[in-house]
Amino acid sequence: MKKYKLAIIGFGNVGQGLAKIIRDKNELLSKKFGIELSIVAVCDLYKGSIANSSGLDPEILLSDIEKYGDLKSTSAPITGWNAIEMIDNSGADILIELAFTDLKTGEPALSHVKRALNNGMHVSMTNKGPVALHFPELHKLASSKNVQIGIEGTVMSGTPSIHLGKGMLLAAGITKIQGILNGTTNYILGEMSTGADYEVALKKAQELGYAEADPTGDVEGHDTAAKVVILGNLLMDLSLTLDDIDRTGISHITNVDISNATKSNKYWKLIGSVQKRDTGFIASVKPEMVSSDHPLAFINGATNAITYSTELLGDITLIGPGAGGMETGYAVIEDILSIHRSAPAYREYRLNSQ
Ligand SMILES: NC(=O)c1ccc[n+]([C@@H]2O[C@H](COP(=O)([O-])OP(=O)(O)OC[C@H]3O[C@@H](n4cnc5c(N)ncnc54)[C@H](O)[C@@H]3O)[C@@H](O)[C@H]2O)c1
Ligand SMILES: N[C@@H](CCO)C(=O)O
Repeated sequence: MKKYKLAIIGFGNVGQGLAKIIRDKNELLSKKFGIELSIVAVCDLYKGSIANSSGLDPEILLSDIEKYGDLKSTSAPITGWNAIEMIDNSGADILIELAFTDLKTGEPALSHVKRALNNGMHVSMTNKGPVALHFPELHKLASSKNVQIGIEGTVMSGTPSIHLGKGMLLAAGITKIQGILNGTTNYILGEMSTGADYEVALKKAQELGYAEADPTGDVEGHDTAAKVVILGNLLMDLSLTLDDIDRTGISHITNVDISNATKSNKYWKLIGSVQKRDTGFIASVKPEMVSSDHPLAFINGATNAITYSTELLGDITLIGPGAGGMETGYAVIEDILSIHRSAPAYREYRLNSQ
């Protein structure tokens, strides 16, 4: 049995979703993969910071959050570490970076991730900032330290868009990627089509844990643009920056626009896309009206869909959750499984269990 000690930065929707999965699925993970996940430290800017090298009980973390809204009275041998102190001292094998996304600087997540990699820790992050802005540098650092960076949760939450694209489709030659890549805006557009006001729909998306801490990132298309950058760079060998994306959000779309579309059997969708051209690429995020026979017409709520156009296989479409605490927490599990599978101990375990 391989035990992985996890240190978590940010205990919001995703952190709590991950804790629920660890609470409920550790036995299954140990049976199927020979791993045990132990949360040894949690550091949250507002909810408090606690650590225990023997492991923190996820059930207690969750019930304290439920009861008190924070971890400030949770009993633990160590309290009060800031993020860097936690990375340096917790003895964790994997840093889980789940703090707010900042698409201007990537900070403070960028510094957290660099510190962990420099300390020889693996990293799994759902935080899009460092990946959209600095992935090549982080990848190089991770390689030099012989550790891995998992980023599955940065695009389509736990729907394995990155693992599929990087793992299986790269050799098929991806020439275009297009899809609905933001749960919040798809949810809002769907609610508006049933008559809800924009503000009410946005508030519900926030309550459901889909929206960014600052939802401007969602509704103005910055979040989708970041995902287009991540996909284009990782899966199509491009060197995109956020400025390369021709971006329009959905905040100008009114209920009248939506009902006019519905009358002609059409649906508004925020679509992100990147396509290779002979002379470079074309990349955009914009709301489009799609007709009822379009494959994306009935992708509703926080569900997302992505189509990879490839040279060898034609189009491959993946549909699944695009946001949500548990759904994104599962992306971290996928990253950990990927880290585990690349370790020599896993190959031994597979051989012995055959
Ligand atoms: N919620 C989703 O559906 C989803 C999906 C994919 C990716 N993400 C990304 O995952 C990350 C977490 O999302 P979330 O929904 O849990 O957000 P959230 O706002 O619910 O929680 C983030 C937590 O991080 C804490 N935090 C912020 N800055 C910190 C710092 N410097 N040090 C320690 N703690 C800090 C906050 O106090 C907060 O509790 C974000 O970067 C988001 O963009 C979220
Ligand atoms: N705010 C994002 C979270 C997932 O990246 C969304 O709504 O899609």
